[in-house]
Amino acid sequence: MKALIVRSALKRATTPSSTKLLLGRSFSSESQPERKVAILGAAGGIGQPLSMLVKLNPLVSSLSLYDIANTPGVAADVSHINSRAEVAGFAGEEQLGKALEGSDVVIIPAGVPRKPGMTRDDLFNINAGIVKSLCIAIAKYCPNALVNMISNPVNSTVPIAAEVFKKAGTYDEKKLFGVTMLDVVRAKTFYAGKANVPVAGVNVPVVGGHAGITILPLFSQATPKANLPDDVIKALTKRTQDGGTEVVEAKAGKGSATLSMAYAGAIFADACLKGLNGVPDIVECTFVQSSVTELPFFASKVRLGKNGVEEVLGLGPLSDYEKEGLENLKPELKSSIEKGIKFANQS
Ligand SMILES: NC(=O)c1ccc[n+]([C@@H]2O[C@H](COP(=O)([O-])OP(=O)(O)OC[C@H]3O[C@@H](n4cnc5c(N)ncnc54)[C@H](O)[C@@H]3O)[C@@H](O)[C@H]2O)c1
Ligand SMILES: O=C(O)C[C@H](O)C(=O)O
Repeated sequence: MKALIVRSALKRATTPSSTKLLLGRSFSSESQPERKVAILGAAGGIGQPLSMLVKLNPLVSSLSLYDIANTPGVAADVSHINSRAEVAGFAGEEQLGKALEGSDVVIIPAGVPRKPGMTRDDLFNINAGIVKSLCIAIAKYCPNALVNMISNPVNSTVPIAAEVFKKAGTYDEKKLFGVTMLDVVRAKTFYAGKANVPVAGVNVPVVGGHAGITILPLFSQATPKANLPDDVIKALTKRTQDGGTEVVEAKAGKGSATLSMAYAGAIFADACLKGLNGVPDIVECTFVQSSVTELPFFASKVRLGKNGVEEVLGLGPLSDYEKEGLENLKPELKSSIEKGIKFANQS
């Protein structure tokens, strides 16, 4: 099948008010460097709204939409939005190289989602192979790109990607990110509700990993400060940890979070692009190679810069409840990381 290349109407950066509205941030319309973003799994539940949100980002000059099928339609549709990025759709493995070439950021929401009753680890058998083959192609066609891994189980797919890149000789720990932004988005929303403060000004770091108890929101560091009682903090922590399951159950077999994930993925990609462009003080929580704990990968606040990770920030002061949560999450996170590493090296 031939690649569908769709040129968007506007070549120069503009700042549609819808972009500000959707991403909750304002962008400069000053001339920005050329930046190519590729989305792998672009025709999926996350992929489609994520493609739209990334198309709205004026930091993006080229948007490459790849999936095993159905991307020509998504690309044609998204390309009609009057924002800067030129859109190209690619379908099928033989077009993956073209989709990836020259990418600055590759976002991966490819793979199957959960159904009620499943854990994220239940997705491993299918998604590990998908992620592995996509990462082999990334190593070949755009080894310098920042990789934003959304596919679950993130606690294992990120280590898989690292091992694939190591084998290919392209691994740079500064360029591989597990996207845990949805945990932060949820923690902010739930905290604002309980603290009765405007959500726009709320910050809550979320550390650890991206599954159940490995998701550790640090409400003791939430701002603005609100002296919430212990039982409320415990309930907020549990709701953040179970946020994905809440959506899976509500969707009743029709998949997991897609719209909130697309929003979170777009925010995180925007942070990566700003870092690449040299915007100072871009700090977000993400699952990266880390020495913050004894585990080789861990989510914490990370300063993003021109080469990806500029600095992995420490955890800061923890409450006793958070210290206990930190110790409790380590065995599960360790075993998910090891499972990913083992898979990548034996298959
Ligand atoms: N990190 C997070 O916070 C987070 C949040 C929500 C969902 N997820 C995960 O994201 C993944 C995608 O979820 P979804 O709801 O979009 O699923 P979906 O089934 O709606 O879409 C997945 C897409 O991936 C495509 N795909 C499958 N194999 C592929 C391959 N080899 N190359 C390219 N594309 C391929 C499919 O064709 C499909 O279009 C799931 O693993 C889900 O668990 C992660
Ligand atoms: O819960 C899921 O399976 C999807 C995702 O990881 C989420 O947190 O919503």
